[in-house]
Amino acid sequence: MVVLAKAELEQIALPAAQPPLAHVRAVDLSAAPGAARAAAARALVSACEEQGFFRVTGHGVPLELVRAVEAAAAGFFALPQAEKEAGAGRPVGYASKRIGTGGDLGWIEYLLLSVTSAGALPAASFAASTLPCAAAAADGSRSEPSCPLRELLEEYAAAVRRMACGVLELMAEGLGLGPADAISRLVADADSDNMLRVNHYPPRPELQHGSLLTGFGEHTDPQIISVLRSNGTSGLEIAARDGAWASVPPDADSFFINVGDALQVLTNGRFRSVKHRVVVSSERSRVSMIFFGGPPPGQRLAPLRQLMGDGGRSRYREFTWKEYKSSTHRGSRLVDDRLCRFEN
Ligand SMILES: C=C1C[C@]23C[C@@]1(O)CC[C@H]2[C@@]12CC[C@H](O)[C@@](C)(C(=O)O1)[C@H]2[C@@H]3C(=O)O
Ligand SMILES: O=C(O)CCC(=O)C(=O)O
Ligand SMILES: [Fe+2]
Repeated sequence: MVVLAKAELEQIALPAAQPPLAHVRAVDLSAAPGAARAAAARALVSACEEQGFFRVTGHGVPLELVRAVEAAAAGFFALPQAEKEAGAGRPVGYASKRIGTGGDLGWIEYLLLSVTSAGALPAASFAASTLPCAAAAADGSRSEPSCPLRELLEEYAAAVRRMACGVLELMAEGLGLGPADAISRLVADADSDNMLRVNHYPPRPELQHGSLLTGFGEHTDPQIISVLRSNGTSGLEIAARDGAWASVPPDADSFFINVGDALQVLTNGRFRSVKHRVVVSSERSRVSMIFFGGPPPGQRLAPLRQLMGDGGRSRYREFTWKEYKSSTHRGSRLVDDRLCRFEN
């Protein structure tokens, strides 16, 4: 449940504007080695240069698994508030209406979880042991010891992390980088700082003047790559380089990929992290699941030498992921430009 006071609702109200539909490029991850794969790698690089956003088909993540996680997540969000709050925590755990520590509000409730390189959800990352069992609650029984939601999330995180690494390998190919795991290793490392977020945007409440609500305010994702999937509900919007918003057509079979700030740095600004937001306009609940692929805390980030060209100027000074992350978590607002502090 999301409960906002009248003044808070006014704070997140948006004019009822209808942005045009975004044209989102598709990249087929199952393209056969040879000419088809080379074309997919080129399409991926163009999409990252132009929009910092694309969708992947042929991704190999079983849709039955995806639908099962989504159903279990919907079951979790339908639990009584007190049970959901048993898994509450900051920044990881269950939360509603507040995003980050800078005062951002949204018409949203969510689970934010750390993920190990094997896809497991470490108990220390959130009150995992208290994550209520959605299936047990649904049939009224509290005696079921296993928690299908937790198991499903782990299976899902492992599958999506593998896919994210596949995307980063194809990207390395398209950029002409050697070795093939030049970027993916940053997400595949045992210490990589990967996260999984499950967002629930309840249907919008009756509002005066038909205004819309901010579900998740405008921001870029700080990590290398984000892999997003939603239950076929609209609401996600991306900004073009000129700042114009466009609405992403829902697609329940593909995954959407966002370029994050760290990838912008690695590519010396050739790829730009995509500004995006979620606007709640629907009569239907939106459930989205996002895997954030981040490097290990001590990883130094700077433009990859192979992408600098001879005598090229580095647009960013070197910093560690831990440094960047702590700068993003010190009361920063979603909309803030976090990379500018690291520009040369
Ligand atoms: C206001 C904030 C919330 C956020 C950390 C930040 O300081 C700026 C980026 C936000 C974001 C967006 C992507 C992910 O959802 C997230 C977990 C992340 O790493 O950066 C969130 C952070 C959050 O919700 O705490
Ligand atoms: O819920 C969504 O579709 C997007 C949310 C988002 O951008 C995020 O969690 O970083
Ligand atoms: Fe995001």
